[in-house]
Amino acid sequence: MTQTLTLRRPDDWHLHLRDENMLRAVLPHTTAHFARAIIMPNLVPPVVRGADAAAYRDRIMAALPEGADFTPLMTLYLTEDTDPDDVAAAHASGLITAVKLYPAGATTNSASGVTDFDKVAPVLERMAEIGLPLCTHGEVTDPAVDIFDREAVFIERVMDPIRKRHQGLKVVMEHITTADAADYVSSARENLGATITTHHLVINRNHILAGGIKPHYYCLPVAKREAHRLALRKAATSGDARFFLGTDSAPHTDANKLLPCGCAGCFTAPNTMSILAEVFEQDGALDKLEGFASLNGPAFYGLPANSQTMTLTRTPATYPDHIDTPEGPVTVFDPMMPLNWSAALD
Ligand SMILES: NC(=O)N[C@@H](CC(=O)O)C(=O)O
Ligand SMILES: [Zn+2]
Ligand SMILES: [Zn+2]
Repeated sequence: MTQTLTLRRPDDWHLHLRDENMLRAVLPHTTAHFARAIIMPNLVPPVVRGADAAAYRDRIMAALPEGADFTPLMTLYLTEDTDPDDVAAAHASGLITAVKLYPAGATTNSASGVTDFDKVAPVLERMAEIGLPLCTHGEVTDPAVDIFDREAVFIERVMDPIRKRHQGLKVVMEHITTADAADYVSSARENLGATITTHHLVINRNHILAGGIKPHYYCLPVAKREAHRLALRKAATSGDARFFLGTDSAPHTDANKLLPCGCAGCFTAPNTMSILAEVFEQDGALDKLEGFASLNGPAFYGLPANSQTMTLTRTPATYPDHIDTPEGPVTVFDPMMPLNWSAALD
């Protein structure tokens, strides 16, 4: 039985760090393992212009724990008023790594997102020209579409038309939750990748709804039926380079999770690597973990893999059930299984 596994240091291609007190509380949990992360721009107000991203990057750098070696990869939040020249300048200076598309109203802090996709065509065209990737929250918000179908309908109504109109545009379908999305990504010839979260490899919709409602398993896109979870496991553990880790670690205080209208998001930064080791081992694919967590993401974004390494050791992992923040406790994702692998940087 394998006892240790050494891999290139992983990166997180979809992460919420928030700001101020919450930023300072959650950041060390990411920097303990991950070298880089794509930083989501859905702050209040959102990170829309290059200048906003520069200021947010400075706040993240100022919040780094002492000695931490971590590079935040900044993104801009796409609005119908986004200026293509501002985006191009932020890209040219090396400030941003991607632009994020939120359909208006689809998820946490997405009110400034896009309603009329024609209005963002000039920005997308410029991004295709300069090779700047688009990251998407792939759900339609049409109230007539069932919440469990919103990702599949997004592919048909939004994703496929955008990719046909902007042929050279690199797109990442973020936090995919369906076999439909995994198949769509697998069938694309080029310029399409997908991130998969830790929690969507572990939970299906029963975990949220059966035997009492479990707000800590509620996130968006909402977890789907078991067949979809299995399709995601297959994609993640397949070794297919188009699939890579984006934890979507999304901290909300327990008070905000447990409201009558509670927030969406699972906080997985502290135990993601141990959970992934467990998942990949269960599926007989420990040898594919490095590709998923450390190699496929940089390859998609055209960045080098990290030179530092991490070693996973077959030792029961310990992690807190919550972290304390000045805003209140934040519950850590409970994978409902013992974690037999501990992770540490070499
Ligand atoms: N995933 C979530 O459920 N929540 C994210 C937003 C997002 O990634 O859609 C958040 O910012 O809390
Ligand atoms: Zn999202
Ligand atoms: Zn997210």
